[in-house]
Amino acid sequence: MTAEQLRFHLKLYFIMGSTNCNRNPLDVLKEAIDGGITFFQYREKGEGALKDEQKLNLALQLQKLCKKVNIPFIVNDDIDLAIAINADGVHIGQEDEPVEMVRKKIGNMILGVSVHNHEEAIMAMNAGADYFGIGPIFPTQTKTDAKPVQGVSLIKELRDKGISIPIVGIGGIHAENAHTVMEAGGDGVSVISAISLAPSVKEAARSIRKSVDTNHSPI
Ligand SMILES: Cc1ncsc1CCOP(=O)(O)O
Ligand SMILES: C=C1C=NC(C)=NC1=N
Ligand SMILES: [Mg+2]
Repeated sequence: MTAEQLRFHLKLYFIMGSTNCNRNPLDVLKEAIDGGITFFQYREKGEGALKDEQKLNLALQLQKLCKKVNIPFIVNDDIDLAIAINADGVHIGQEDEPVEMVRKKIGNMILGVSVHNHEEAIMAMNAGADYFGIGPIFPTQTKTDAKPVQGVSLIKELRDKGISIPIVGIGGIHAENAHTVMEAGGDGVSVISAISLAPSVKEAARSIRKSVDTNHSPI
């Protein structure tokens, strides 16, 4: 996938694991797809996260739903799982394996990296990252060990420096504030609870997608 294709797909990047919803995750993903998500990450983490067989089975079922509608299926952290099921890519943070190592293991799969400052961004880009996840943009309850809330300052800084790598913002994002990420030069938004815990998952996804499409300022 070229950077341009990736840029389009990153518009509404839904992230979910079994611990992020109080319903069947498969139903939640189906409804999110109906609502217009463009990218999906399986992130099985935190208290009560599934392991081994159960994690593998849910991953395969979620992957199947994405395949049906040609939405890229990304695995968070677990490189071996991603390779085992031939996922479309992986997402790693600063505390995971070094970017270079992961790139060697996954070949030309999509490689997303969480970055929190300029140095981390340059390092990750030089090591072969395909896109950045930057945040937390707003306060979030979903990731208990999130770094300090940083708003859109780093997104703006990287764009001002002419860095055009695809970027998604993440952290506390919903339909009312998604536009700030787009206006700062983000290519899309990553969302967990504003979709996974919404009374109507489909409506929540649809409204965020609408906001992103309205405020999309191609660089
Ligand atoms: C994984 C992650 N990384 C930074 S904030 C966050 C959690 C985002 O969850 P939510 O969209 O529910 O705030
Ligand atoms: C921490 C994260 C940051 N950004 C993205 C896209 N995914 C993550 N899991
Ligand atoms: Mg990680």
